[in-house]
Amino acid sequence: MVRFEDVYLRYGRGPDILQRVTFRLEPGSFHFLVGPSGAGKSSLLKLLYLGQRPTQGRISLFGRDVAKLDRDERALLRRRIGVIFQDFRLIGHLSVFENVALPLRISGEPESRLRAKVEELLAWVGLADCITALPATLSGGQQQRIAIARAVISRPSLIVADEPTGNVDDRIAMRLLHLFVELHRSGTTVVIATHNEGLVQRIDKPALRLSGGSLLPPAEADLPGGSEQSEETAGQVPS
Ligand SMILES: Nc1ncnc2c1ncn2[C@@H]1O[C@H](COP(=O)(O)OP(=O)(O)OP(=O)(O)O)[C@@H](O)[C@H]1O
Repeated sequence: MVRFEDVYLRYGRGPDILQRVTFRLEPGSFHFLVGPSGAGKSSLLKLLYLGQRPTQGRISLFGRDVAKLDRDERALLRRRIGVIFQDFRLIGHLSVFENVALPLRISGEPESRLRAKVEELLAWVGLADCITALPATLSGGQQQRIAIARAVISRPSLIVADEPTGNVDDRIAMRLLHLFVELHRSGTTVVIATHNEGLVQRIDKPALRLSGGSLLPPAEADLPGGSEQSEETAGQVPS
């Protein structure tokens, strides 16, 4: 599904931000990406969702070497990836409904099906009562859930989330994380970057650890089954 081989990244003439990054993610897997602020988590995610090209090394996504893709192929591959940005990137003048509906409008989904899908997903993330609101009138946690709904509405094969629990308290953060666990259970590959180690330890999933732009070898606790905490369930993902 995802393969990084000896990947380096540098912005302009600056120093290497990522060095010798090599890892592999199997289809349907769930990984955290952890590391202190500035370790390079967002930069690695950018490479993953084709928002940036590596300076050196090879990246394969869905079995394709991304360096060999032309513009259209890149765009098609990008559509298979749902991204939740650290700053949400919601469209301020559009309602909650229209923000979430946007990817379906772009792909030409018929209006009747679109409405049903958006309403079902907004109910799943607990925003059924805010459909007509503008994002700015809602809390950080609610805006985060709009961003999650928008990222998953097209049923992407891969979901990439950058600090999706950054602006909420621990209780809401756990609820959000369980939404991702439910998506993963429905077959989606999930990668979540966070510097909140406390949360990572409460969800029994492996972690990729970045330090100073390099991946650390996996610790025992980062392997599947390494943590003994049980998972709550957030309810089944709408199909
Ligand atoms: N567009 C850019 N141009 C130049 N340098 C950048 C750019 N984006 C990030 N950097 C630098 O790359 C390094 C890693 O940043 P990055 O945002 O990837 O880390 P991070 O682990 O996600 O941090 P945080 O947890 O604070 O979001 C930092 O030193 C940052 O200043």
